[in-house]
Parts: sequence; C-alpha cells; structure tokens
Amino acid sequence: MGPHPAVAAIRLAVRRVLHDILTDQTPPTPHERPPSPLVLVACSGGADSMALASALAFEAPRLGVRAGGVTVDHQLQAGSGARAEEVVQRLRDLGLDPVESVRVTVGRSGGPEAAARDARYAALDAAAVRHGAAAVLLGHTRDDQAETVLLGLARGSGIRSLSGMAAVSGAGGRYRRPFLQLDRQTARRACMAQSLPVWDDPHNSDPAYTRSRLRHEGLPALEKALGKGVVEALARTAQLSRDDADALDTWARQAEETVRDAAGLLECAKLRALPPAVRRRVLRRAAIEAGAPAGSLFARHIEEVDRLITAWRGQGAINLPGRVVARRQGGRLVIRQG
Ligand SMILES: Nc1ncnc2c1ncn2[C@@H]1O[C@H](COP(=O)(O)OP(=O)(O)OP(=O)(O)O)[C@@H](O)[C@H]1O
Repeated sequence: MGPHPAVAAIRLAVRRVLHDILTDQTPPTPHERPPSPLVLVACSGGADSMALASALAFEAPRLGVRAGGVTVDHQLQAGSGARAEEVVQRLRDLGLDPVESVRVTVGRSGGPEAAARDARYAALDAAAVRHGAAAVLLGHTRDDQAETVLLGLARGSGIRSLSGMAAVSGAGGRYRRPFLQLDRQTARRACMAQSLPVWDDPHNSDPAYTRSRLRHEGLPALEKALGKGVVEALARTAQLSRDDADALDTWARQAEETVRDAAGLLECAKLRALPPAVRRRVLRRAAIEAGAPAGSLFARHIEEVDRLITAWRGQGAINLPGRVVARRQGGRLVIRQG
C-alpha cells in the first residue's frame, strides 16, 4: 500500500523542487561530479513546515541531496527558546542534519509582522551562507498565497502587489516554496497521517494581526459568499499577475531608453505618449534610481509625479521619500536628490 494521499502530495511537491535545485546546480568542471548539495528547511514547528520537513527528509536521500533544518526563535513569547529546542529535536528525529535554532531580536520597523519577517529572513540568509546551502525551503501554502493576494489588493498598489509570493525568490533563487500550489489542509493531514506533532503559533489566531483576521474572518466570509474555489482563484490570480507585472517591467525598461534625451533627461512629450502602466513604471524606476527608497515609494507619490506629465498646469516640485524631488523644467522631467 502506498503512502496516505496527503503524504504522497507533499512528497511529490518537494521532489519536484529538489529536481529543480539539482538542475540549477552547475558542475564545477564538465567531468567533475558536483558535491551533494545541502537543502535546508525553514521550520517554525507549525503544520506546514513540519510537513515540509518530513517530505524533505524522505525525498532528499533518494536524490543524493543532504537535508538540514533551521528554526528561528523570535523571542516574542515566554518559553520560545525551549520550544525552538523542541523543534530542533523533532527535525533531528526526522533524520535532518545539520539542524540549528537561531535566536533573533525583533525590531519595530514597519510593524510587528514586518519586523519579525525581516529578522527571520536575515537569520535564514545567514544560516544558508554559514552552511553553504543550495536552497532554503519555506512552507507557504496556496492559502498563504491567497491571503497575500488579498492583502495586496487592499493596499491598492497595482498588479505587482497582487502577484503574491514567488515560487523561487531571494539571492540566487535561494528560497523555494514547494507548497505554493498545495492547500493547508493537505499539509495538516500529512502531519496527522505521519503522527507528527505540530505546534500552533498563537499569533496565527491572534486577531491583533491583520493576516490572522484575514485567515479566520476575511477568507471564510469570502468563501461563504463566493464559494470554495475562491482560494484557488486567488492563488491563480497571483501567478497571472506575476507574469503580467514581469512583462510590464520589461516593457518599461525598454521604453525608458527611448524617452531620454542626449543628456539623459526624461522627455515629457515622449513620456506622455507611453501607456499609463508603462509610464508609471518608468517614473518609479527613475525615482528609485535618484535615491528614493523603494519601500517608501507609494502609488500616490508616482501619481503626483505622473500629473507633471499628464495634467501639467505649472505646478511646483513634488517631494518624494529619500529627499528626492521631481520637477518639470523646459519639457524635461528632472528627478534628483536634494
Ligand atoms: N520561526 C520560524 N523559524 C523558521 N522558519 C519559519 C519560522 N516561521 C515561519 N517560518 C517559515 O516561513 C513559512 C511561512 O510562515 P508563516 O508563519 O507565514 O506561515 P504558517 O502557515 O503559519 O506556516 P507554519 O504552519 O509552517 O508555521 C513557514 O512555513 C516556514 O517555512
């Protein structure tokens, strides 16, 4: 008898990603056998990442891959250190090696969720480098993807923010998300079928957190109103939006070269002739190039700059984050710092 269908599903998802990682490995020289790559799982001890860890432990040896794990102790709850050690033990019990727990100090910048995420990714990056890992697997599921799309939609900042999380991201494609097409229930069932103990993070059900409210109130309400397929549809929206956003970014990069004069300044008449989606991207790129921090540059900033092109009536300079100023001068758009 084969494995439980949920266990078969998580293993297949991980196997596919391990194949991709092996394919991406370049051999040192044409005839040399590449060393066995190390793949780490980022594990919180929750159902998604425990399921991921179990599938990695099963599949990696069959493909000649070494498998390890990292758990990050955010030190945000009493007893978090002991819990992290418990996760380490569970990962070792699965046969992963190396396994470590990394303690981080979470700052305040950008709110509690963003600060914890920044600290976690910095720790995972450092662990990947320390161990020479070829990849780090994350347990985000299709449900997480649907939530991310809705959060992006609520921000109102365009299709890039609807494109959710990428299956491959980070420096050199370090982060991989094998479960992005899998629903959370499957991960949970796979843990139950394998009798894996899981830890439910109280933050995940704390209504103080936006994502938690969305998970427990927003999405169930949407499913009730629109039907069960809504999570899948949102995840599909992410993929379609990502492809569209990538295409528009490419178009904008090419268009940028055609709208600059000999001195490299942006020509307003040529900018005006571009489709708005492309023009706004050109403007955003120019603002970032001039020193505006990407994370602080919002759609409303770009809209204001855009009005210098499309609704010109002699308005003054526009102040952007990072002390960047955009002004129209003699038919040219000048964006610079200071
Ligand atoms: N403390 C942590 N240590 C290591 N990795 C983590 C930690 N927290 C989250 N991750 C990684 O990020 C992924 C997404 O985490 P998040 O908390 O957003 O979702 P989740 O659905 O609660 O996941 P899980 O059920 O695995 O906790 C996890 O599956 C895991 O791979």
